[in-house]
Amino acid sequence: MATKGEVKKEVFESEEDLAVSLAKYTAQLSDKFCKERGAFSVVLSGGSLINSLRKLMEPPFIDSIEWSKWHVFWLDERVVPKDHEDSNYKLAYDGLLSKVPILPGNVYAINDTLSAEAAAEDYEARLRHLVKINVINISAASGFPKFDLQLLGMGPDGHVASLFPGHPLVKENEKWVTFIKDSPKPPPERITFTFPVINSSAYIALVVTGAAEAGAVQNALGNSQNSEKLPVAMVSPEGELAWFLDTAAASKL
Ligand SMILES: O=C1O[C@H](COP(=O)(O)O)[C@@H](O)[C@H](O)[C@H]1O
Repeated sequence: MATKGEVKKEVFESEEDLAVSLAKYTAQLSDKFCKERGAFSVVLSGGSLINSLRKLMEPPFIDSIEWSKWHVFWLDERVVPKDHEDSNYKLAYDGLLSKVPILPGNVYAINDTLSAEAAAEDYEARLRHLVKINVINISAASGFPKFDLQLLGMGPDGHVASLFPGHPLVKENEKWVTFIKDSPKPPPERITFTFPVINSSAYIALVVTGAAEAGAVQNALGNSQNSEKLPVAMVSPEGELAWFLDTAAASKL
């Protein structure tokens, strides 16, 4: 187990090297949790993260990972049908989940027939049930669900999940899952994990590539002049936080 609150940072010369290292990290944690508790609860973001996970579909990872023990969740989802091009589920299904032997019953997509508010309530209720039957751990410290691994991306404005800079949702501290109807990034209606759930995680990988993200990375990790703490700078899990950066994203550190 990682030391409580440990922060690791690695900067890669190429996105290719980053993707290999991210696959190794994910596979090692999968192995650890499958051995320890017979299940691996893993949470996906949308966006460029899915492409950065592509090495999982190649040897040696594709053959060594115990895919049948994976339980897959989403940090955030857009309120669109599952086959819509904006759907984070579709992105992950097309780019990863349809190409590995994960059990369909272990893939927990957001209900796309509900309103944003109802979909958030429904997802939280499903998480509460999965905590009861020990598919997801609970944090003794916070009382919020403690996922084994959350894989976070970040937007150039420093948003993570669908928690945007300056938006009141970043302060939500009771709900597990909430909704937004005025997302500054389209589409406007989304549901998202809250910070207490993100920060109760056992492990978080924060994957950031590209020069457009360098300012927000500096806000979180460097000597930024900007006094406003961006959402990415509020990521602080109970367990380990591992940054996976490319040289462009790390250029202001
Ligand atoms: O809208 C979203 O954006 C972020 C960042 O996406 P990226 O394409 O800039 O990597 C993503 O992490 C989140 O899940 C998604 O809904």
